[in-house]
Amino acid sequence: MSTAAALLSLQGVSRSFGEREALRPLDLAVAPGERVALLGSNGSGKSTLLRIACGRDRPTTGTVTFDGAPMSEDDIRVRARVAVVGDALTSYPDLTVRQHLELVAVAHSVAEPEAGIAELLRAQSLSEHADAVPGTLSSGQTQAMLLASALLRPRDLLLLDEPEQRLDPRARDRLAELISAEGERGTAVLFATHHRELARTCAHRALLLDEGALAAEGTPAEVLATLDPLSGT
Ligand SMILES: Nc1ncnc2c1ncn2[C@@H]1O[C@H](COP(=O)(O)OP(=O)(O)OP(=O)(O)O)[C@@H](O)[C@H]1O
Repeated sequence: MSTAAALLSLQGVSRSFGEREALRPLDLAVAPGERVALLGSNGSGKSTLLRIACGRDRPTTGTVTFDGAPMSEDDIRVRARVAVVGDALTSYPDLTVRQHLELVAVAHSVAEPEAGIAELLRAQSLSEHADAVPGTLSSGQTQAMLLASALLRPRDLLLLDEPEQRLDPRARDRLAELISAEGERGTAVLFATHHRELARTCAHRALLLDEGALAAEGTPAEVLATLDPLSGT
């Protein structure tokens, strides 16, 4: 797609950690409503790319723009419009699931928060755990809470790092529907996944990273066809 129409644009972006080239120079543009899957084996650079894409980390070379302006996590526009489900648990241990969501609703001035929270708790099978603190949740329930937090707030760009992790098959199917619905409501979605079916069913486009380099790009079917069926990716 053309960079001009992109909401998120990475140009010549690379990231090195000392001698290690975690990400080799690549370009990526994601348009509103577009759903893009990042594939690649462990250590191929997916999380590195996502951290750079949300402004949490800076590239060694290249530029990242969000809606035409340099991407920075500290930018109030970015805070208001970019939702991230990453690998870090940003929860407060003493707040219940519901209180976490209430905090998100206040921080983002969510209209009619009670109805939105109730709906997300139901959709994420968390209603029975609304008054539980995160330390008592299973890992899948914790992941569901993180997803609910991202889906409660307004967003034009949604970045997800292996959102399927820890989810059971039913919750994973629900996640696939959620990602598809995000694109339909105009949100640009970039998600890293090890789950081929999630990429196949949800993404318009897929990128395959191999040792930090862009190894393939195309429709999910095209990219998945390049993978060794026996490989772990
Ligand atoms: N802070 C860091 N310091 C040094 N090396 C790092 C750092 N972060 C990532 N790396 C290295 O960069 C490479 C890419 O890591 P990254 O986490 O992006 O991979 P990934 O594709 O997300 O892997 P996984 O599927 O296992 O989550 C790895 O070799 C990793 O060791």
